[in-house]
Amino acid sequence: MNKKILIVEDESLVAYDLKLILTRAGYKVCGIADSVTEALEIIEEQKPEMVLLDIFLKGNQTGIDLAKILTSKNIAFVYLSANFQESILERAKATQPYGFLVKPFREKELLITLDVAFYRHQNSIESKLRQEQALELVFKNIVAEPIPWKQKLLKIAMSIQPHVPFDYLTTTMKNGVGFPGNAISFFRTGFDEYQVIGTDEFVNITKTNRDQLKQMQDGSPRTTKADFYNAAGFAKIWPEFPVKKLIAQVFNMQSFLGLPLLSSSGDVIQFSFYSRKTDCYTNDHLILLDRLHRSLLMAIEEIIPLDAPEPLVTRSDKSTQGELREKNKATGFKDIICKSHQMLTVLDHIGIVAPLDTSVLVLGESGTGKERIAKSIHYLSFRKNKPLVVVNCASMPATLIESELFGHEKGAFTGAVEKRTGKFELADGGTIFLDEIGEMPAELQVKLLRVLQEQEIERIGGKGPIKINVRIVAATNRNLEKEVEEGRFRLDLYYRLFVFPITIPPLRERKDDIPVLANYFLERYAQKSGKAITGISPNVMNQLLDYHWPGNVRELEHFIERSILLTDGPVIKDAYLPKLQGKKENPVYAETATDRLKTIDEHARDHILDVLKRCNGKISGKDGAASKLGLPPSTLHSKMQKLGIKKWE
Ligand SMILES: Nc1ncnc2c1ncn2[C@@H]1O[C@H](COP(=O)(O)OP(=O)(O)OP(=O)(O)O)[C@@H](O)[C@H]1O
Repeated sequence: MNKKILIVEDESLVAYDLKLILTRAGYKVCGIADSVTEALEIIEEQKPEMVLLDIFLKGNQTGIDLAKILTSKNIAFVYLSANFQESILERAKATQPYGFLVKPFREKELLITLDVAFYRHQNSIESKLRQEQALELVFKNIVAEPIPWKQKLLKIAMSIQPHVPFDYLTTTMKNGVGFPGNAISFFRTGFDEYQVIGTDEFVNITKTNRDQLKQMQDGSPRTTKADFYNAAGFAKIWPEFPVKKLIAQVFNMQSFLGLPLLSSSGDVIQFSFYSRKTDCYTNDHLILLDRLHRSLLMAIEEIIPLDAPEPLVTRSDKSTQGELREKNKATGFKDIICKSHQMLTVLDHIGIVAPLDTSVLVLGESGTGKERIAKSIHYLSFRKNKPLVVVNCASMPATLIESELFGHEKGAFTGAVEKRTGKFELADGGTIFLDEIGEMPAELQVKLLRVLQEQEIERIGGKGPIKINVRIVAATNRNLEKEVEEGRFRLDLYYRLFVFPITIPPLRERKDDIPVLANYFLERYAQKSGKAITGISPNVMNQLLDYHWPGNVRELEHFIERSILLTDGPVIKDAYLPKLQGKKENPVYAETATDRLKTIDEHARDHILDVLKRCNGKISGKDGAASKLGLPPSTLHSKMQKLGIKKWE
């Protein structure tokens, strides 16, 4: 059956031209609209599978407005525009289109973009369906587990985390009875680590009392509809919802998504997701939660004792957290050291994509850990017992890459004295990691596209195609969109690879990772060098936190390795870091993180807590935290007191 396409374009000549090309290529053009209103009428009547969408249209609404409606209806769309100014491009990109076409475009370009858009849409529908089905099954299994209800609730929250991210989640059990007795919260502190916060802990942390809380809660309007608020929009609702304001301020939360579930007995069970990211929540999250609504409600009703208000008040559940910590070690991310919420989100995304077998594109500056991420995708997939083959596209001369990737027959070219098996064949059944994909020569890009489309390769001088079964994980530190724009990277290949992009933030935007990474490298290189160096002084740690790390984790690793060689005592006390030249002026190093920056005290607190944890809470003695930090135990004691660290928290 011919695929149905709607053209939304206010220039009738362009629209007519498009219609001709599309009809010739076998598509069915089910209408031409020049405004959003007209487009909506045609959509209602014709149900197109794809919309070609101009941005500026007749009437008050733009193509971007229509795009949001199309997303909620799950209809794919491709933008057409004469010029993409950066601000418009940003807004258009936020609607997650399946492609962009810049006018004037060639017929071939249009058809390829459409082909890729259909492919991506189909892929995303399938992967969304698979995700939903998998989650429903997970809920059912959790309900059946012989564990206490609080732990089940936490497990449900953790299973939702990769799909609807949160740093803090409150479940309010029963409307009317109000907040203090019936809420339980989970505050994320590590990949699979959550602090369980019951009412007692909540009033302690927020320095309030139960009466005040009840008053705040009772004064807030009831919400009956799922909705989300990001950044300034979130702050705007604070006057009406003082408890949300309290949580936002105390835990530094920037976005909020509320999901009320109406139980069969008429009670409302409210899920409140909070995130430290300023623009965390989107319509996609609402759509997913809407689809999961029934199975989530059924699971919650099964596990929560709704008629028992007071026993729901919980203390931080030591055994639950202990078990979780154990599990954290077994999550498959043991080689990726991180603590920041940005990296925890990256790990969530890996958890989603690893078992799906789609191609993945890992983006990030040099040294951010792209190769590590690629490896964990392989080891968390069902291909883990098959080969992982790593190819660096930048380190090989263009003339050699083809035979390196696809192999050659004996005598295929001068110098081909032996038959050679290419990397793709070596990776059969497993994963190939194409590092620095942005450096791949244009003629090889076409061949790679064929591998992605047909799952087959051809050896140089070979007799015909050979079927292979390889998953591709690619990485680049280049801005691939710019490469496409400037004609160095194929648009069709870009879209095939862009099915699931994972972006790793630079180290300077995730300072919470610096202390944990520094301590990790310290342990590793001290052991390797045979030196008894056990700590980093607070002064050096502050300098590490302040530095902009253009070489990211690799630079930090080398810094620690070098410092170990240069240090005589048990503690690194000098930071041999390059001067921060032009830090302020250079926009590359400008602080781009949208989150509130931590104070030095907060970082010092994290660092001390991290060291205490490694020393199992021991302060004095050779293996104690004081010695690792290069401080006398009494000084550490007073620092801990000043920073409000009671013991090992
Ligand atoms: N989260 C992490 N935990 C532990 N080690 C890390 C982490 N991230 C990076 N590293 C280490 O930092 C170094 C650089 O990482 P990697 O080679 O994966 O970066 P990359 O982004 O692929 O770099 P490039 O773009 O230059 O190829 C490696 O030694 C890696 O082991």
